[in-house]
Parts: sequence; C-alpha cells; structure tokens
Amino acid sequence: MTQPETQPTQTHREPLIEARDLRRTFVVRRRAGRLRRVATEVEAVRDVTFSIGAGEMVGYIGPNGAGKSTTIKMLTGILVPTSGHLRVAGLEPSRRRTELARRIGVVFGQRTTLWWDLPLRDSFELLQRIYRVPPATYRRNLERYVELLALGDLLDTPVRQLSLGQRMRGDITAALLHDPEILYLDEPTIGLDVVSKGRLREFLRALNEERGTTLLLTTHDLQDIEALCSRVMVVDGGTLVLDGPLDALRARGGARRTLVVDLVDEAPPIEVPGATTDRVEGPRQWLSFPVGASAAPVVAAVAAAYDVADLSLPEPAIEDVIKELYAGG
Ligand SMILES: Nc1ncnc2c1ncn2[C@@H]1O[C@H](COP(=O)(O)OP(=O)(O)OP(=O)(O)O)[C@@H](O)[C@H]1O
Repeated sequence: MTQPETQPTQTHREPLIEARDLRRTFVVRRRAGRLRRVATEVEAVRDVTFSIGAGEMVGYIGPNGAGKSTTIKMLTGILVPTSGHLRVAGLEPSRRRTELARRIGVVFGQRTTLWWDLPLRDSFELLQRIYRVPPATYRRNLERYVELLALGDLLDTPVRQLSLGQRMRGDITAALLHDPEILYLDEPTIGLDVVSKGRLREFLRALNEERGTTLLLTTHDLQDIEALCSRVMVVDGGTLVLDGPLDALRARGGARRTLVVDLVDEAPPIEVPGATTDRVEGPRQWLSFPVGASAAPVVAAVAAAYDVADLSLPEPAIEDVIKELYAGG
C-alpha cells in the first residue's frame, strides 16, 4: 500500500470524519466477442485513509474518474465500502444512513435535490418534514439563509424557472435547514459567473467561521480551493496521493520562485546577483531565484540598479503543482 504524503494540518480537533483503508470496487461486465461477457473489477477507491476534524474546510480534488464521487457516496452512506473502516459523526454511514442524514448536508452542483415543479418554499417545507426539523429551527434557518442568499423574491418561483445561480442558492439553503455539522459540496460553483462564484465562496467561508460547519469540497475549480480550503487531499487512480495544508502544496511548486519587475523603460535583461532573468516583454521582466532563498536581496539589488515602476512576487500557481501531481501520481 502506498502512503500519501501527509503533513500536519492546522486544526486538529476530535475527528468528525474518519476513513481507514477505505476501499470500494465495482464489477463491470464488458463484451468480449459476440456472446461472451467478461467481468472485470474496477478499484474506484483503494486504501484511502484520512481524518477530518470538526470545523475544517477540506478540498478533495483529483482528475476525472479519480474516485472522488465514490468516496463522497460512501461518506453519505449511499454506497457501502467493499472494505475498510469509516465513521462520520461517530456513525457507520451505510448502516445508519437515516440518522446520519440529519447531521450532514449535501449539495451537488450538477443536479438539484429540490422538486423541479414546486416553488422553492414548498421544497423547503417538504424537507422540513423529511428531516423532522423543529418548527422554530426551520423558521430561524429559513429566514437566515433566505436573507443571506438573497432568495426572498424567489420563494414562490418553481425551481425549473430559476437560473443556475439561484437554483444553487436554493440547494444550499435546502442543505442547511436542519443545521448539519458537515456539508459536502460537489462542484458547487460549476457553471456560475465570476460574481456568483465569489459570493458563494464568501457565504461558505462565513458559514464555517460563524457556525463551525465542517466543509468537504470536491471541485475542478482550483480557485474554490484557494479561496476556501486550508487543507487539500488529492486523489488519483483511487488512491490518496497527497494530504496536507494548501501551503505545502504550493511549496512543491518547482525549485524556483518568480519575481516580476515592471521597469519604467524597456531595458536589456536585468543582471543582479542571486537571480536570473528568464523573460523580457517590453518594460516587464521575469526573474527567478531558488525557492529556499529570500526575495529581499534580489528585490533590493533590482531597486538599487534600475528604475522600477512595480514589483510582484506571484505565488506558485497551484494549477501547475497539481498538473504535475496528476501526471506523476
Ligand atoms: N457504479 C459504478 N459502476 C462501475 N464503475 C464505477 C461506478 N461508479 C464509479 N465507477 C468507476 O470508478 C472510478 C471512480 O469514479 P468516480 O465517479 O468516483 O470518480 P470522480 O473522481 O468522482 O470523477 P469525476 O471528476 O469525473 O466526477 C471510475 O473509473 C468510474 O468509472
């Protein structure tokens, strides 16, 4: 079994989600000739081990088919693990699915859990009954989320008439009406415009901060991860290949850092000790220096010898790091 690289995470409280050697296989029957079918086993998740503390915001990322949805389905109890140990809020999800449903919320970006032909309000009322949410809690939460997510004018609109962003806000409200401790979000910002994405991220951050809700987020949009998650778990081929703080992921961003210098005028490539100039485009130049070295002497040397209009030290792009991880994982 290969162990993922694990780094200590910032928050280490009581584990709320615990997975140990979690495995799930599927039997797939494929045609082999005109009449014959052969059964092959697909290992969608293998030997996945992690533990998530209350109040953490964790990104669960990986390329298509990596095993993310299969893991989330096991965490919600929809799928039974083939083997391994799994506890969510102290419960074994597949055996205690109904009980667990009252403690978790699930939001899928690609499909709604609301009733398509019903006005939002009726969907919410049905969910109140299904989850047996006490009337006072229901009223308080409905009021709160309708205001925070600006749904007031839409409560009487059938779900099918809502825009994608409005529908998503409705789905999030639906997932939070019963005060879940854990919220699973599967591609929550898919298809949303930049402003809606920003608002949604802000809302989720506040939810975590104010209510301590634990968030587990799967997404292909790494900006979601950058905006929300201090910890990221990367899965590839069913196996966890990295689990640690986002900063640790960034720190793997190659051996060199970049300094972008905007000169007042165009000039030949900058020459300063400790750095090399990799690219020149008009008055803008890109210098690089080793990751372990301090940027200060390079910045000072450039500022002393050149007329500088602006300087910036971009963070290593996590996209690049992740691309490398997927390729090599
Ligand atoms: N019900 C199923 N029957 C057979 N194979 C399945 C089933 N569900 C998932 N798989 C296979 O398990 C693997 C993992 O799939 P999974 O849906 O968990 O990936 P994912 O990381 O969520 O991908 P995506 O980002 O595309 O949603 C894939 O090879 C997939 O084809």
